[in-house]
Amino acid sequence: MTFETLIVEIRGAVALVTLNRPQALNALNSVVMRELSEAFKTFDTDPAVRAVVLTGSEKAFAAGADIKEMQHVEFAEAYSSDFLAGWAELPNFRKPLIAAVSGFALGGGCELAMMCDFIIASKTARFGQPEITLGIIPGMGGTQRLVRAIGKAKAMDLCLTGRMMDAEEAERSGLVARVVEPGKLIDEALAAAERIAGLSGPSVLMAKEAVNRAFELTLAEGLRFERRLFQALFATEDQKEGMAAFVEKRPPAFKNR
Ligand SMILES: CC(C)=CC(=O)SCCNC(=O)CCNC(=O)[C@H](O)C(C)(C)COP(=O)(O)OP(=O)(O)OC[C@H]1O[C@@H](n2cnc3c(N)ncnc32)[C@H](O)[C@@H]1OP(=O)(O)O
Repeated sequence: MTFETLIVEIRGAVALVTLNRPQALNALNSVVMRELSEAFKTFDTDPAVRAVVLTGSEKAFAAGADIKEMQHVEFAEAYSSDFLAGWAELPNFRKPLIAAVSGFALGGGCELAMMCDFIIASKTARFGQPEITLGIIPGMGGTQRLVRAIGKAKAMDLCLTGRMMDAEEAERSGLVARVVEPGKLIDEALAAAERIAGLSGPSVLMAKEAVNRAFELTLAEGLRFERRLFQALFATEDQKEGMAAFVEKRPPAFKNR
């Protein structure tokens, strides 16, 4: 796969996708959106890809939507083209997706990281929703996902002041799953992705689907949904293998069926 704004490397069962617009701190323009969408569609149908890591550069995961591309957009055009709607496809990606964030993850960059299943951050990471300083508001999910991730008080603070928070505050707030030393970011994210890739495929997909449903369903509906998926997994060979391996004190050999 060759792209203008992304580098895709396949490392065993894991695809490492690196945003590659260093001159603009990985600002997210329409080309990045189209290419990410294309790459993720390919991964979704490729059984060899079992998890994905999305990262940027040391200085910036992504410094937001491309301000230079957006600067002259008019309302009629934004509305009729449903501007930014293309980004809504990424959260539909079914396989595990880890954001490895170093440096700035601002505006659309923070929103892109939040579309991933979890975020591993370097100590240098800085998160924020500075759109308010440009006379706009977040438009790729910031006002919604940030509230769910870190609660109303902190989300309001970030969205209304446009200030940045460092990796430590982001981890304390629940936005980030782990913070690692700068030089270890990619290794740590790849190790997590490889670990997931080695587990039973159906249970991994169902775990992701069930956790994501927590954002949409009532507790009673969510619990019922979880239970149905849990019960369905007893129809898989991997459930038999996983439990037999535990009892026989050996590592499981999952077949993803
Ligand atoms: C999703 C929606 C609805 C909205 C958004 O995301 S709006 C964008 C939100 N993000 C921001 O407001 C951040 C903008 N960037 C900055 O504030 C700074 O670049 C910085 C604090 C991240 C880093 O500052 P630094 O002084 O280290 O670097 P710069 O010289 O400012 O940037 C280097 C180079 O990158 C270009 N750049 C940076 N961010 C963007 C962006 N979001 N869109 C387009 N271009 C961006 C910057 O202009 C500069 O390039 P030039 O030297 O060619 O101007």
